[in-house]
Parts: sequence; structure tokens; C-alpha cells
Amino acid sequence: MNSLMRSSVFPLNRQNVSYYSYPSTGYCESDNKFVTSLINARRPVCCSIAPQNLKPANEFRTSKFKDPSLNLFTEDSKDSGVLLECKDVYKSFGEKHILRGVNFRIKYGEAVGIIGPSGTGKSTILKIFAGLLAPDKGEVYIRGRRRHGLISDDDMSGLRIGLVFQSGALFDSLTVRENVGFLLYEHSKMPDDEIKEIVSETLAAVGLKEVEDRMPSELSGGMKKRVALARSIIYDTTSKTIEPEVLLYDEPTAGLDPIASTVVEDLIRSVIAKAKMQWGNLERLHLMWVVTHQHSTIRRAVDRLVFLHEGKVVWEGMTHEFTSSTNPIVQQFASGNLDGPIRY
Ligand SMILES: Nc1ncnc2c1ncn2[C@@H]1O[C@H](COP(=O)(O)OP(=O)(O)OP(=O)(O)O)[C@@H](O)[C@H]1O
Repeated sequence: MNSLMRSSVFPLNRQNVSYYSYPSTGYCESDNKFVTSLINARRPVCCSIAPQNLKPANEFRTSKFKDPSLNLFTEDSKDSGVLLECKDVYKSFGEKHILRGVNFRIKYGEAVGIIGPSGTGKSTILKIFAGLLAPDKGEVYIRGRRRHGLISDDDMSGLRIGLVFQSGALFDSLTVRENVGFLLYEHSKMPDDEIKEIVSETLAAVGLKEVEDRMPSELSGGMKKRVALARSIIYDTTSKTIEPEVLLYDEPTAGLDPIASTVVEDLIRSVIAKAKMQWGNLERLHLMWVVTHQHSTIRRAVDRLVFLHEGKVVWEGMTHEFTSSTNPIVQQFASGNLDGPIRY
């Protein structure tokens, strides 16, 4: 199959790419800048394709960047296995002060969930990680290297990040097969037959069969979500590098029935298990970050939780500590009680 970007169904140019690929729900000025940067880089958008040229960690640290301040390190996180660090991060949208001094660290190989009341800024943090939004104040360090602003062509030499949006963000004009196999059609040397087979296997893994030739508009919301998940976990069997190294999921199970949720939760888990089996450790699959409200997802898919409330991290702990926490905010959230510090 020819490149989808050059095909008649997906002719990639500045005028039409955002129509074809930009998530159909919502608009964000900063996201649009990101889209533009990716268009310039001739990369697909909604998969949040991250940088292709991964360098080994030691080489990475000595890389030269246009902005000299990018070479700043946090001394203590440089060699302590910390992959990602947020230091006193603030973000407002107009008069709405969403993040008000967020601090946390995530180590290599962790499966972390971020939870908290609706509208508290969970997706905003995820977008800051992915480079779709820039913090107003504070510092974000990735592998000990300070990042300023958004992902751009110049500083895309960091991690490969796969982001599954809440909306699924499928390419409306491509079939399910083309959506799921997008990266492989565009960037791998795999023959079409093989891609077709892997796409069907990956779809089957998320509980979808015989949907390959459908268009996204012919799918239910839950099916779209699973197609997006399939797209995030499909990988090039001929490549030695992991694509992606960081998986960010925004509400991967919201709107799914309980059984479909379990399928997705186990699948998220299995990405980690697969990396462990294949490479013996998790050093290469760096991080899974899941934004969720679902208790089942908290229990099944992640090891550690970060609780965000009123723009700050108010609790961090292992998943099994969540229900026994004595923190009144966590207790109220876990029980769904109307009385307590969280007010709606
Ligand atoms: N691009 C934007 N422009 C303006 N306001 C925004 C933008 N993105 C988010 N917001 C606002 O910021 C707040 C936090 O949004 P966010 O999506 O991060 O919350 P959340 O914790 O993920 O919520 P939920 O659990 O309901 O998905 C909301 O009030 C939202 O309306």
C-alpha cells in the first residue's frame, strides 16, 4: 500500500491536514500549534507521534540544543531513575487557574494513574507531558532535562510518546485498518499483507472483529476508543526500538461497558508485561500514565496513583493504599460520599 499521506484519501498538505486528522471534538489554540509543528514535520497528528531519533540516555544528556537552557538538569533527578518531574507547575486558562503548583516525580517503568475530581486539571497535565500545552510557570523535566514550551521540530529528540485522547481522535477519512496501521504504513518497511494481519490481531486484542473496512463514523463511541487503543499499541515487528516508549491514556475506559473496560484494562497491563517479557525489564518502556475516574481501571491497570485536587497533588500512593488512606479527600473520593472536602 502506498503511503497514506500521499494517497488520494489522505493527501497531506497544510490546507487539509487539520481537517483530516485533528480531533473532531474541542479546539485548543496550543494544540493547533502542535498540529502545525507536526504538519511541518510531516508526521501524523492524533497519535501524538513523538520523536523518531531516540538516543541512548547517556548520549541524550550530552546532546546540543538550540536553547542552551534546555541543558539544565535537576541535580538530584539526573541519575536517580526519575523519568519525569513536574516542579511547581502552574497553568491557567484565562481567569481559570487550573494547576496551582503541581509537584511530582515519576520513575522509569512505572504505570501511574492520575485521579481527582472532574475539571481539576488531569488532562491538562497529560497534555503538558505530551508537549501539547506549555505551563505558565514551573518546570517540567524529562530525563533530567528541562523542557520549555511545546514540542517543536527542534526539540523533538526526546521520548516517543503515544497519546490516546478521550475522544479517540481517529482520522475520519481513513478506514479502521488504515487508522490502526497508520504508523506501520507510513514508517515501516513491513509488507502490506503483514500489516493487515497485525492490524486484525491488534483489533482482536481489544475485542473488535471484522471492523477493519468500516469508517470511524460507523463505530460506536466505545468502539472508537478501542480502535484508538489498538493504534497506540500496534508496533513494528521489524524495528528494534519500542514505539512508543511512553503511553499516555486519557480516560481509556470511560463510556465502556464493564466487560469492555476489563478488556482494555488488561490490555493496558499487558503492554507492560510484554515489555518485561521481551526485554527483561521496563527500562525501555518508560512510563504509562493513565487519567481515569474508573475504580476498576485504578485497580487493574496502574501501580501507583497521584491524586489531584484544586490544582495541587494532595496524595500519592500505591494503588492498594488508596482505599485505606486516611486522607479525607481520598476517602471521600473513594467512597463517592457527598459530604467532605470535595465540593461540587
Ligand atoms: N484549552 C483550553 N481552553 C480553556 N479552558 C480549558 C482548556 N483545556 C482545559 N480547560 C479547562 O480547564 C479545566 C481542567 O480541564 P481538564 O480537562 O484538565 O480537567 P480534568 O481533570 O481532566 O477533567 P475531567 O475529569 O472532567 O476530564 C476545565 O475547567 C476545562 O474547561
